[in-house]
Amino acid sequence: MTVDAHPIADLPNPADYGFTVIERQELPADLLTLVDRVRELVDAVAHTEADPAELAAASRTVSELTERLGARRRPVGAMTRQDWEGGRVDYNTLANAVSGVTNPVAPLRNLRVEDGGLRAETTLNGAYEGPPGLVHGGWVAALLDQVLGETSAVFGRMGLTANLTVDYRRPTPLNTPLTVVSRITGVERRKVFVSGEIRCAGEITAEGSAIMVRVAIPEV
Ligand SMILES: CCCCCCCCCC(=O)SCCNC(=O)CCNC(=O)[C@H](O)C(C)(C)COP(=O)(O)OP(=O)(O)OC[C@H]1O[C@@H](n2cnc3c(N)ncnc32)[C@H](O)[C@@H]1OP(=O)(O)O
Repeated sequence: MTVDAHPIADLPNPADYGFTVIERQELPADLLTLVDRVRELVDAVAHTEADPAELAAASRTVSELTERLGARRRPVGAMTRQDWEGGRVDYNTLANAVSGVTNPVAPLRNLRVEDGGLRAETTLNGAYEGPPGLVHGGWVAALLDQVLGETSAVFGRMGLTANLTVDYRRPTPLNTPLTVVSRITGVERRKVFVSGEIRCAGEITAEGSAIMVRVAIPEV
């Protein structure tokens, strides 16, 4: 198998195509802290038994916050550069639903290069519930889709998911540490074949494989 890992000099910078690119160090630490607090808030709201007066007060507070924070918005599609071990570089949207650093619902935070692929640990709270106490299957697929896509981007070339297959081997529990890993298994013309799995306490709960098709960056 040959993976044509691209040298940094060849990597297109989305800024050259009209995308907003924000350096990680420009993101205020307070924003990243707020992201964590809001993720906890979503879980708290999903499960609260607070009385109606408290709920009404919370709604007013949240509405006020939404107005304040929404007054200055980044454009949809804003990206940030990711620097990976070994000098590899790629770009991801800040608000990516699964791994965007500023998106409170994004549960994949600490992807890193390991054993020739990517690896991350995560724990999904009650906001990701499907069956009682278990992670929703759509979120299981989303975790795999993202890690497979990022693996293609980091080791092959950025592409879109053309095909994703998920085998759900065991229930994936909420509020329990999970490990997500992935690797490239082949490259054929524009197609990058990737596979990965989610493990809980060492056991595979879901396996995924995907074909990512490399695409040119469209100008915006
Ligand atoms: C750095 C940031 C990290 C980014 C990570 C992103 C992770 C998130 C991943 C996503 O969520 S992506 C969003 C979901 N996916 C999409 O919206 C893709 C929608 N589909 C398309 O845009 C097009 O169908 C696609 C770009 C995938 C392919 O269209 P093209 O017209 O460019 O390709 P073409 O039809 O010429 O096929 C190119 C090759 O791919 C193959 N192919 C295309 N669709 C396929 C398919 N569905 N299954 C298997 N193979 C497929 C096709 O057979 C061919 O193989 P060969 O080279 O062997 O001839």
